[in-house]
Amino acid sequence: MGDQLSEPRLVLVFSGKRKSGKDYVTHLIQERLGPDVCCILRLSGPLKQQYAQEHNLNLDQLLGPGPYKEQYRADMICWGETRRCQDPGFFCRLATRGASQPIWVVSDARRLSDLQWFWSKFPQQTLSVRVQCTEKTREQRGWRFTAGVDDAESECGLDSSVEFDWIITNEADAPSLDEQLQPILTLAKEAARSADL
Ligand SMILES: Nc1ncnc2c1ncn2[C@@H]1O[C@H](COP(=O)(O)OP(=O)(O)O)[C@@H](O)[C@H]1O
Ligand SMILES: C[C@@](O)(CCOP(=O)(O)OP(=O)(O)O)CC(=O)O
Repeated sequence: MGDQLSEPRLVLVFSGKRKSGKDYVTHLIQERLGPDVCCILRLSGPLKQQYAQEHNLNLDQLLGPGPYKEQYRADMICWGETRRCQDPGFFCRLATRGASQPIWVVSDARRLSDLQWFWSKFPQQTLSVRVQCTEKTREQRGWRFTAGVDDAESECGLDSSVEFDWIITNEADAPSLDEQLQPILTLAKEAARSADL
């Protein structure tokens, strides 16, 4: 029974390169909608939890935006890939377990199989959102190209296979995030209202 899903009204599945601002943008959405209406689900959450336990690491640090997780990223990718090969929906099921809010924001889809899982479970509700910015901006946020990470499926799996429902440009000289997010927020507020009816 633990895996039983409560049906969301809207599932916004975000993807983007590391340091594009997925966490930043999804937090902003949750702030605008409120935590009772909108939850943030991270596919990397249960992955990091299990990985930290098996390797005796600091989970809080692995979950944070600092350099700690980067030391382990390549190995976590391999570790997670073994699990996903056996069962592509493994982390999606764990990440969504117990989510009860009407709006779900999935902050870190990386592979087509992640999106396909949400499309198949919630075909009416799932919309895809890409967060993008230039490499220069990512570098200013601390990104450095790492072979085995930035050229692997974890970072490139959704580069060309998907037509996203929305693309958000998270750059200083782009329109403000509030402006770009307005259609998404409007839809989410309508979906949340319909859940109240
Ligand atoms: N629009 C923005 N304004 C200010 N800081 C930002 C913005 N977007 C991202 N950042 C910062 O850049 C860093 C990387 O963003 P993050 O959301 O963690 O990226 P990702 O989740 O895609 O790896 C974080 O420290 C975050 O606070
Ligand atoms: C092993 C990972 O789950 C690590 C993901 O960590 P984060 O989701 O924290 O990454 P960014 O936000 O892009 O910096 C990647 C994977 O391939 O599953």
